[in-house]
Amino acid sequence: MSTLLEIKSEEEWHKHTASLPSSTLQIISFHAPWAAPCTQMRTVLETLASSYPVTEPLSTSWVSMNAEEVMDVSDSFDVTAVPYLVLTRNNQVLETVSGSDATKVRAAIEKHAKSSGGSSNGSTAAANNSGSVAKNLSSYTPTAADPATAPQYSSGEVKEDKEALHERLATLVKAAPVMLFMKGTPSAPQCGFSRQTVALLRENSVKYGFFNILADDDVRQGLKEFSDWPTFPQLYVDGELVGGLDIVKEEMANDPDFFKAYSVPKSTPDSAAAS
Ligand SMILES: N[C@@H](CCC(=O)N[C@@H](CS)C(=O)NCC(=O)O)C(=O)O
Ligand code: FES
Repeated sequence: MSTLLEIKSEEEWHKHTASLPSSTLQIISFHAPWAAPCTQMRTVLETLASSYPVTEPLSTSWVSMNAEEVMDVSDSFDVTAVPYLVLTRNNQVLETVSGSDATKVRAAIEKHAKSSGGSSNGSTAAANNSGSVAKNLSSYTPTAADPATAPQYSSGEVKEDKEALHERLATLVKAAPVMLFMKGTPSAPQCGFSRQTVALLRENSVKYGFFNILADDDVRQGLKEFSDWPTFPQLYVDGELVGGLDIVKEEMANDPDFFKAYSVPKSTPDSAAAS
């Protein structure tokens, strides 16, 4: 069974890549040392890796890297959000998956592991291995603990639940003129992106409400669809999505008075909203 290798430096990364046949499907995961989704991504990849056989020459390689520890590598793959998965073969990026959605991650890996025989360079090693990989995949039985197959809703309930949730979200994004949906709370952010956003708002004395999405998975998943924005933090002004940390930074760089209407000089900015 294959295992997930943690790579700690650029040097280690280059050594590892150089040691692989170019036909190897490389599964490269970028993470940050903060909380939940990256931990989930690790579990998903470890489970998947263990279902792939180790072949000679290697048909798959599984590595994980702290995006901040290997800046040159993450820059070379344009990693702007984590968790972030990159699949490569023959030095070409085949597909990327942003976020820790287990179903998407698994589908992408299975697709490219299966297609190895048909790769355009026609490497015989890859072609020979694809049979065993495919066979192993079809015999892979996910367990209940596998997040990819964990049941979510019974189908009849879905629509009504969704409508009710959307109503709740529509109210929630307007709970305060400036609303921050974040991981953790302003005094204890659970992720660097949320921490940076809180710091920015604080520096600008913005008065805002917040919602800890780690405390409510319906809001966490629902808001991604509701606002068509896949990550957190999410900042809303007057019920309208501004964006995540990058966008907020950009807006402030373009217009230093962006939050002026919402700032209260010298008082504490945080005000908790519903949870
Ligand atoms: N570049 C993004 C960074 C935010 C990001 O990548 N968030 C990730 C990791 S904290 C996320 O929310 N993933 C989905 C999830 O955790 O549900 C921004 O500007 O806000
Ligand atoms: S980057 Fe992994 S939790 Fe935010």
